[in-house]
Order: sequence, then C-alpha cells, then structure tokens
Amino acid sequence: MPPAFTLARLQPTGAGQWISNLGQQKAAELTTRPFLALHILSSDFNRDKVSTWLSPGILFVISPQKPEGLYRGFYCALYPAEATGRRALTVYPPIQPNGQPLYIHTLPALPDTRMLNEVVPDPLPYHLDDASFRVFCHAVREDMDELRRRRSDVASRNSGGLEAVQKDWDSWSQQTSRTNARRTRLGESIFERLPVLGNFDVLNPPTIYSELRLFYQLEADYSWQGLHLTSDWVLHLRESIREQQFIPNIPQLASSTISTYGDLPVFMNDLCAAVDALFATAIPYDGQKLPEELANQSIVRWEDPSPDFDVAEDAHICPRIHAAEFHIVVFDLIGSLVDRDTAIFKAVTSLSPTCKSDVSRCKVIQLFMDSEASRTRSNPDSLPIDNMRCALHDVAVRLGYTTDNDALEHALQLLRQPLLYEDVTSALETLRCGRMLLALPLPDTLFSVRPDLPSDVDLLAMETPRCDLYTQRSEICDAILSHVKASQPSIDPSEILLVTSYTYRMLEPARAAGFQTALITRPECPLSSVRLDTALPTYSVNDLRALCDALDRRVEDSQKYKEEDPSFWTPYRILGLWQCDKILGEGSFGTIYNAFHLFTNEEVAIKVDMPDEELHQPCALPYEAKVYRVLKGHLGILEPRWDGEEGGASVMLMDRLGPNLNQLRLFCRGNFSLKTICMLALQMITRIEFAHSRGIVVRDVKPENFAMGMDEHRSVLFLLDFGVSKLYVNPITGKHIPFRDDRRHIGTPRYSSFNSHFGRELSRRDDIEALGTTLLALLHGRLPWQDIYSPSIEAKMWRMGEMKAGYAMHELLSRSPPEFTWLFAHSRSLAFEDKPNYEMIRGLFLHRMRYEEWENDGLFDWADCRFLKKGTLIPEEYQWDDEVALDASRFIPMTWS
Ligand SMILES: Nc1ncnc2c1ncn2[C@@H]1O[C@H](COP(=O)(O)OP(=O)(O)OP(=O)(O)O)[C@@H](O)[C@H]1O
Repeated sequence: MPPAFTLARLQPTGAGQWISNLGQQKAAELTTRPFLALHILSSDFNRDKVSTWLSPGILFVISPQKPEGLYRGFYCALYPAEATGRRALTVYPPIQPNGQPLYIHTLPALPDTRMLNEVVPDPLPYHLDDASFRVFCHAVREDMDELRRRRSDVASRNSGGLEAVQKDWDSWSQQTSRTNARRTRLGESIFERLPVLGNFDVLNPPTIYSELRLFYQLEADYSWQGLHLTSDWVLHLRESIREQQFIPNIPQLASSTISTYGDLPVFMNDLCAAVDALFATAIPYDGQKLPEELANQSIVRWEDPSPDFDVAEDAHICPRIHAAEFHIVVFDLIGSLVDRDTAIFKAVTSLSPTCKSDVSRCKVIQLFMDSEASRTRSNPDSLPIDNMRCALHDVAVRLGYTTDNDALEHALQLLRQPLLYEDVTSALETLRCGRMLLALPLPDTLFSVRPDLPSDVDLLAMETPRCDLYTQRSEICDAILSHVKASQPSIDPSEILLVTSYTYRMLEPARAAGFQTALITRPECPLSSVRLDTALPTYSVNDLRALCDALDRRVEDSQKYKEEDPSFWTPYRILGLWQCDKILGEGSFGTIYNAFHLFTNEEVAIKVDMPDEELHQPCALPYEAKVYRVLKGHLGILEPRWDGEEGGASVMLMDRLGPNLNQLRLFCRGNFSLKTICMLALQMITRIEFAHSRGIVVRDVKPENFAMGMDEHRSVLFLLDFGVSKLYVNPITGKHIPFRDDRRHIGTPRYSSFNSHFGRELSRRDDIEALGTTLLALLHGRLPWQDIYSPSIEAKMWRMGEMKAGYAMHELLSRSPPEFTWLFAHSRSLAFEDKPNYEMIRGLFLHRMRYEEWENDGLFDWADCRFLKKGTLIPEEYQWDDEVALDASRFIPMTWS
C-alpha cells in the first residue's frame, strides 16, 4: 500500500484494556485535536529495511514547526513540486497551496495499533512519489541511529554507582517499548482517522505530542496491574470493618509445627515420601543442563487421571424466541419442573433435627451439591445413590452434625422424593397448545418415586448413565432429536425449545445442537446463580410463569436476552466444574486465573503452566505442587486442592488469595509505613522459617510472592510460588547440599541476595537477605539498583551484585531503621550451611513495635491508612455514598490528594 496522508486524532479511551475505569474517565476528559500525518504500513518499511516495527502501521506527524529537543533535526521538508533539497519530498498536489513549507517529522514515529481489517476512511487526496518515499525511509533510518547516539548521552542516566556512565550503555527499563504498553489486548487503535480535511488548518502547530505526554501519564497512573483486584479486596475488607466484624486473625508468630533437630531438618513418616518425590524430580532449573533423555519428555508422572469433560463449542448468537417458532418443549426436569433443592434442604436438616443450624438454606444446598459433584467426578462408576449418601455424610460432617446410619437412610429417602414446583401445572397448560412436551430422563436410580408428571409429558426413552447430574452430555441432544424426528421427520433443531436450570450441563450442548434455550433462574435455586463466561445467549426468566407470560405476549425485551459475542475469548474450564473468568497474575511459570465453581460459585485460583515446546522444557508446576506437599500444614502456605494435567497444560487448583504485597504497595501510593513493615516482617520470617524447617529454601523471596488471605484469613500473609525452591538437605544422606559457585542466577535480581549475582549456590542465609531487601523495597518503594544501565544482562547482574555488596546498600541502610542494618549484618555473617536466627530477627521487629507502642493488630496500611503520609488510592469510582463514608471514616481516615 502506498504511503497515505491522513488526518488522525488521538483516541485516549481506546486503550481501555490497560487502564482502570477511573483512568478511562480521566482519559475521556482529555481534549485531543486532529493532526495531519503520513501513514505507512510497517511492512512497507520492512521492505525498505528500515526497521521491524511492532505495530501494523506508523504515523509520522506533519507540522509547520520542526521537531525540538531530543528530536531536533529529525524531519524532511514537504515542498511544492518544484522545490528541491537533500531531504525534500514532493507531494502532489502541494498540501500548502500558498507555498509555505511543512515538515514531516521522521521521529518520533507514532505506532498506529489499528487492526488491519478495520474500516478506515479513504486517505486524503495527496500523493508522495516513489523517489520521495525512498528518501523518507532513508532519513528515518539515519535519524534512528542518531537518536540512539543521543539517548546514550542523556545526562540523567544512572549507573547505580559513583563512576561515570559508559558510552552506549542501555537500560533494561527502556527495553519495554511504549508501543507495547499502548497496544490494547483487543488491538484497538488509539488513533481515530478523520475522513476529510474540512476546515482543518495545516498551519496550526499540532498538539499531539503534549496530548501523548498526558496520555502516558494517565496510563502510568491508572493502569497498574491488580488495581481493580486490590481495590475490590480492600473495599471488601473495609466493609467488614465498617460492620465491625473484623476480627484480626494474626497467626502465631512461631508455629508449633516447626520442629527442627539441630540445624538441619529430619524427614520422617509422611513427609519422607513427599520429600523423596520432590528430590526425584529434575526441576528446578538451577544451572545444570537437563539430561538429554529427559529433555524431550515430561518428567513428572501424573498421579491424577486426566478428567473427562466435553468442551463447549463456540456459541452462536441466539435468535429471539417467538412462541410460534417452536413446536417442541423439552424440560430438563430438575430445576425447571422438579424441586430438588427443597428435597436436599429437608434431607440435610433432617440429619440434625435438634441442632438449630445457622447455615442458610442456600449454603446447605451448595455444600451438598459441591460434595455430590466432586464425589461423582472422583467415583464415576459408583451408583448415584452411594454418591448421594456420601455427600449427605460429608455435609453432616462439615456442619458438625453427629449422625448414624438410620438418620442417613431416612435423609436419603427424603432426597429421593422431590416434588414439582408450584407453578408447573398452570405453566404446562399454557405451554401445551398443540406442542409436544418432553422431559429428559433422570439418572435411573436417582428417584425411587417418579415425580408426578402430567400424562402428556413424555419421558425421553434413553439409556442414562449412572449419574449425569454434573456432567455435560451432548448425546442427550442427539437422542432428543431422533425421538422427535420419529413423529415429526421434518423438524428443525431450532424449533425445539429446551428449558433448563443447568447452565453448564444442558445449555452448552443444546446451543451447540442448534436448539433454542430458556434458562429458568429461580432466585432461591443456587444453580440459577451460575455465571458462565462462555456466555451462551439464551432466554432467561425467573420461573415457568414468567416464561409463559413472555411467550404469550411475545415480548422482545432485550434485557432478557444475552446477545453477546463470546467468540473473542473462550476461557478455560478445569475439571469440568471450575470456570476461569479473569487473570489474577502472570509470571514466568504460568498464568493464575480466578475461577469459580459452576454450581456453588465458590472462588479459587488456578495456576496454568503450558510446556514450552520450543525449548523442550517440561512444566515446572508439577514440581511446585510437590513442594507444596512438603510444606503442608502451615497457616500461611496454601495446600493445593488438586493438581494435574488438563488440555495439555499443567494445572494447580488452590484457594483464592487477595492481592500480593506489591499490588498493595501500589495501592498505598508507593510504600508502606514502618508499622505495616514490622507486622509483615513478623509473618514473613515465620513463613520462611517454616519452609526451612521442612528442608526447603525458597530462593525467590519478593513482594509479589507474598499475598494476603481472604475472608477470615485476611490478616494472614501467605507465601506463594515455590517454582524455583529447592531442598537444601539431601533426604537420602540427610546432609546439607554442598557449596558451589558455578550456578546460574536464580530468583528475581532486584531482591535476590548478593551471593546469587556471583553464581553461588543459595541457602537459608540468602532467603533472609532477600527478605531484608524485600522489606526495604516495601518501605522505600524503590531500590537503588532498579533501572540501572549496563551494556549486557551479565554486566548488569554483576553491577547489581556489587551494589548490593557495597556503597549503594550501605547508603540505603543508613537511611533505613537500624533493624535493617542488624538484619543484614546477621544474614551476611552466616556461613553457607548456617541456620539463621529467626527468633532474633523477629525480636528486632517486635522490639521496634513495642518501642513505638504499636499493636500487632492486623490493621495494615490498606485497612487503616493513619500511618501513611499520602493515604491510599481508592479510585473515585469506588467512592462510597455519604452515609457509608461518614460511618466508615470513624474507622478509616481516607485521603485523596
Ligand atoms: N492463590 C492465588 N490467589 C490469588 N492470586 C494469586 C494466587 N497465586 C498467585 N497469585 C497471583 O499471581 C501472581 C503470580 O503467581 P506466581 O508467583 O505463583 O507465578 P509464577 O509464574 O511462579 O511467577 P514468577 O515469575 O514470579 O515465578 C502472584 O504474584 C499473585 O499476585
């Protein structure tokens, strides 16, 4: 495509995927003005070997002014046809008819992230000839080289040390291009194109550069990863405080489960098997090459069988339902006609008639269904009645009821006698009207008493598997179709209306089979609250009466239809029951999704790690799951609920945690108060001590790897991410691993100990040093070795190590509380195999708290920002109404500067 002249305007709200709602609002307030530009496709540039650009197109600003500052001299002149010059370009017809020069800036080039298939208005009727285009490309190339030179001379560079900065050193921080940051996930353009010049005056200097500066600022202020998550979590926390239900659950400082014999842990009983299994795996990667024979295969054997479930096809947009358009109504009995929920509730409560439970009906039903679903999944061959019995027993145990066999059998009878919903009879009257009514079979042993269905409701004759209440079964749809076709051969699937309450089980297969669907979302029925992010468009009503009313009136209430396009993202579903809906975090070892249980809505976190096929590297996640097994039984360390393989990826399902410490630091506007640092330090050292007591050295202590718990654990700090952790004790010999100094760097350079920078094997002392560095980063918001310049990664690692060992660290400690000097003095005094004095380190922070008369009350800065100079960042979009804010302010002073 030839280079095109275009009128463009910055669209600040276009990059919405990256910034918060508040940022979007602020962005919408930015006034932007059109500017004239030359648009060139990156591929055209590549043909001319100028550069490889990330975005499909590039815009070069045209202005009556020459560029200034860093970009001084980076332009070509646009002249009328007759003019000449080394960098003169010829445009037909001349853009400026009165002969005044215009300049096209060769740099900065503005990446245009518009999708290639997007409809754009025709370019303006100007034309740059071939010779001029070549001149322009050459000029851009020259100027890019010059820019590189200029950048290396910019005075603000920081070598991290006292010496002069060497020429040509570059910065890591600048390796992340702004282009990437502005590109949205969906690839929207941030430049809107305007079709005609209209009354646009080319002699007005464009304002695009200052607009972009404001835009970048907004982006930096409001696109923090985790801001939403953190805000939601903090508001939830504050709400509890407001309701005065906040009971700080500060864990014991030293857990009684920690027991080490001498300096090194001894592995006994159950732990021994877990440790052996961990030791036998070849991950983590710590500088040794993977043996050749292992490189091409997955090392870890999966103990868990791969779960079996159908993945829904992409949904289509559902046409609206008209009563006349369907001739067959198929009822999925439970939830739409048969009230199983009440039967469950009666059955469970019958287990303890004397014990007045304060658990809600909904919770009871959820507990039962959760247990029944997981029992069914784990024992697919057992009889449904057995699974139901087990589930009743599980719920009784969970609710603290003591039951006996007779009570269980009685409860089971109640469960097997569900009644019809009250609205069934009258609704069927309406729906009948010459239509065929069909009901899906129930798993054959589920009910001893068949619900009392009207005689004209056929039960689909079909072999039912033992229990399919929790399984997706597309073959049901085939059976429906062949049953119907037996009497009405010309029927089309779209003439069948399937009525169900089971979003997951029935809706997805029915939509895939082309049926119309109606979802009965009875408010009291937990299944109704299932959110399904595959967002199948369906007709959604509260009960059968509402369905009849709507069909009778043939209302087309758009609110009742979900006409979304689900095809842009098909989220994961794990074990068939856990639906991933948003990303909680991303790291080098996987992506962490938030997921919810399809039937109970319980939220969990799911870590998914795809093997890197190009590098032939197996996933590290199974290894991490093994580390978790070794670390079982400590408040503040998660116990994964399940780990295994799913869809080719390694998956670990664990409890959902709140935000990590780095997200909370950002939320607290950059750093924490000393009180919060002390309270955190007490918990952090205890977590690390526990890991050490189990023979594990963490090797990646950093703010992102500590996260706060949820609900009753909201004051508990959890230690996460053991992907690069390692046993420092050989479980066979019981000896400490030997010292080496030929290791690759492990951990995160910003926080890792200075030993790690010089290839030394890491041991317990290094976790303590990384803890100190992490706390310093949280206290000051920044470490001196962040964003230093160096010619290569190796040089940078070396330089950071020097800084940690030398003046920079010394200077940092001199402006930090003395506790940190003692902490580092201790960690640096330890020999490779030495056990740290955890008690002494705890004592340092405890002493400071006593001295300052601070309580270890669980009121961290995010819950109570009295100790923060700048307050927290509660976005305006979350501001409470006056009454709530007034009430809350008694507990939490809020500032918004
Ligand atoms: N159970 C959880 N609940 C909520 N958020 C979590 C959970 N586990 C992890 N996260 C979030 O995801 C982020 C990354 O997780 P994690 O450190 O386990 O990934 P990783 O790939 O091992 O990262 P790294 O690159 O640091 O090794 C964490 O910082 C945390 O914010």
